[in-house]
Amino acid sequence: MRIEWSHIKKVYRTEDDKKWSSRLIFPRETRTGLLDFSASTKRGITVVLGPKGSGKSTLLKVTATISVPNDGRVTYTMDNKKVWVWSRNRAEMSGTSGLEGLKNRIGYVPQRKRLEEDISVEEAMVYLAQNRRVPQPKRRAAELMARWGLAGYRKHELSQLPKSALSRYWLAQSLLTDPDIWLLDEPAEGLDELGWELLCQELLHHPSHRLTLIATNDLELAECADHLMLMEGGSCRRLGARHLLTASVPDGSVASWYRTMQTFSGLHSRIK
Ligand SMILES: Nc1ncnc2c1ncn2[C@@H]1O[C@H](COP(=O)(O)OP(=O)(O)OP(=O)(O)O)[C@@H](O)[C@H]1O
Repeated sequence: MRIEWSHIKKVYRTEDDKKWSSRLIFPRETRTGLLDFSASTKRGITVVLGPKGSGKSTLLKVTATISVPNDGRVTYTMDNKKVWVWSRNRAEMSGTSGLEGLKNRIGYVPQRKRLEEDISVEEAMVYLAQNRRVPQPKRRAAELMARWGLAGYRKHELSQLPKSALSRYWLAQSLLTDPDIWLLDEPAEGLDELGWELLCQELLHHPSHRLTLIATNDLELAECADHLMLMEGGSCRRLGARHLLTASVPDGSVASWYRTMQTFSGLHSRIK
């Protein structure tokens, strides 16, 4: 399992800019999500670090095929040698149709976890399992609800779930297909102690077929990394095996390595 990002560009227009540009008064302004982002990663856990606004969430959304890049392509090479490509061309030709085989192999947890849906946890889990063509959907949904401490909430509407249960719901639904690609955007946000324990267990027993990307500012969570990716200004500044990168700091921790990289970055921009 391998993902390669080639020269990905993703820009956003802000709401105000949309309004003004439609009246042709001001030139259109954009915000950069990703800028010539090129990198590749393989099986195991890759933790994506970077300052606020560096493009971590954008990278996960594009990789999850939820967001269409303006330029560049994402190539997914599965263990059975099947290759999928996600790009603007691909999206314009046929949207995500024909990509169901890939989408069903991806589990995604977004940063913004609030849900307005008035269906119950159980209904949502079974619906998603059926939609993703999971064999024995009811059984799989029940298994994941039990595993993520949601059995007591199964009749609760999603919009009424307490924050901690909602964060666990997102994690549970993302694992319905036993995905090859697990994309977690700030997964620890909102988790209670039970949720944190369960997440750590899941990461500790990480299946060998899976490629996991975790975008986070939580440096305790980042210690689970096999690989580290550091983002800055929408680009990949560093990527490598965690043990090699953290060998340069005395205590070998991800937190110290990240602080060192930030200090270096600060110095570098002052020198410039
Ligand atoms: N929907 C959007 N509309 C306009 N600009 C956006 C949108 N989403 C992201 N951006 C902008 O794109 C840039 C990258 O944002 P992104 O959320 O990917 O960064 P991040 O590293 O995940 O940040 P954080 O750590 O705060 O979550 C930022 O400048 C952000 O303001």
